[in-house]
Amino acid sequence: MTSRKSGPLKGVADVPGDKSISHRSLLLGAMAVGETRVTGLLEGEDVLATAAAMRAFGADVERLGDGEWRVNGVGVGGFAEPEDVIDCGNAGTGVRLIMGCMATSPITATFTGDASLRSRPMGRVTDPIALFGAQSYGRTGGRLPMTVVGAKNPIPVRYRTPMASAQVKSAVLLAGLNAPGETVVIEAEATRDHTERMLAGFGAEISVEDTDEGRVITLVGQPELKPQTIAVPRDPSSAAFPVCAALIVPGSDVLVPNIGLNPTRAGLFTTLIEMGADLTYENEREEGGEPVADLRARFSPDMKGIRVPEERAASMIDEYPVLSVVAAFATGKTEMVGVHELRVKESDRIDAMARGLEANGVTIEEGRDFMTVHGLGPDGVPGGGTAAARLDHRIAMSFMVMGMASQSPVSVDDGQPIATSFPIFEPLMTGLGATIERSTA
Ligand SMILES: O=C(O)C1=C[C@@H](OP(=O)(O)O)[C@@H](O)[C@H](O)C1
Ligand SMILES: C=C(OP(=O)(O)O)C(=O)O
Repeated sequence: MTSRKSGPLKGVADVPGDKSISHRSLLLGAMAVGETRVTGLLEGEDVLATAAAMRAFGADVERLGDGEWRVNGVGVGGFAEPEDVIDCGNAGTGVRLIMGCMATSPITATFTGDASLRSRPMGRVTDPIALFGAQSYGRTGGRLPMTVVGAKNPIPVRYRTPMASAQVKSAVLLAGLNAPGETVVIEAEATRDHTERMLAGFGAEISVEDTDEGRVITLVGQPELKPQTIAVPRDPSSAAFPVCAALIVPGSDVLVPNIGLNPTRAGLFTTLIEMGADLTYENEREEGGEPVADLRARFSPDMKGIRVPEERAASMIDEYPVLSVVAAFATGKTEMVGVHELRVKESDRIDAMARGLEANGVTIEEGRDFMTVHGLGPDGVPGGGTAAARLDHRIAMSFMVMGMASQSPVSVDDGQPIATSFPIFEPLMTGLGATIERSTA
């Protein structure tokens, strides 16, 4: 896939539904008693794999129309044993949260995924679910394929997450659903809180307290979850791509409506505004208990590099790849610190961005926990290189954004991973005026 210098990007970018909330809508719907209705579900490969998994565990999951789904749940503790291996594709969120969901039921399930997912660490979930009484048997290093034997007589746990991870926090809370008594999760830094909000929405008794040791989340086990009607907000992590493209392509003015701006997700936009981006929130409102706004992004030739505060990392963890592209078009250095979690995403995102930026004439310094991009200004990025996508949608989309404003075209070796989270990326961007080509070789 190749993108080249594009005319001004103009118009309205209707990005798909939020991936995190889409996964959780299917999981919680499958554990409720009765029919949950979902609109605006992201129909990307990651979420479709979760829908198939919920069917395999016995829920009745049906697509009614575009983004419109129905889930008839089996109740907390009601999962059936799947007859075959559960293939979660590329989805870390999918596999880790599903492991949590089944860990406290007396069933056994075997999980696998694509080459990217099979390389990612699962110990961060199998360690805490072992405390409930679940056993797991994976490949060396806690890698998939992996078999999880759910606890027959689960006991509730009190668990402090050793890394800032909403997936780990969520897996523990979901496992806690079928344990008697109170399960407590403590996180030192706040990560995305969709699981907490949605569990409360489904009728679970859950409380969150900010204390000196961090956020303390207490869930009372074995509730009956009540089915819900869920309108999934649009994904800020997908909105990041048309927003960032508009900031770096001369003459652009793009509106990205109805974006969920939960503070645990919106760190990128704060960062861009601090860099001097012409990015505004219009029509700010609340929908389904979440802050929502229309984002308006215009070409911003005067952006300056900044040091992104470490404590903001969790709220923009998936957005560092595209931020590193914007940073190349700013002047001065952009320092991204406290970002070691990027090394265990779909790819090692620090290495993937560093190598791809270098191939396109941008200087980057990196270490275990940081990356620094040396900006070349609004028309100083050479481009002309090919980046390896490494089965990572965000890497592929980030380099496509880069090519829209660099002097020479930018290619990625594989555009396929984009379908995991943003299947309409290409028509959406070309509809705004971007030039993206696919080679058929
Ligand atoms: O809980 C979630 O929905 C997610 C949590 C984050 O992962 P970590 O928990 O590994 O940080 C994020 O990177 C991922 O895209 C979605
Ligand atoms: C890290 C991501 O997803 P996951 O962990 O679900 O594969 C992502 O979407 O950027």
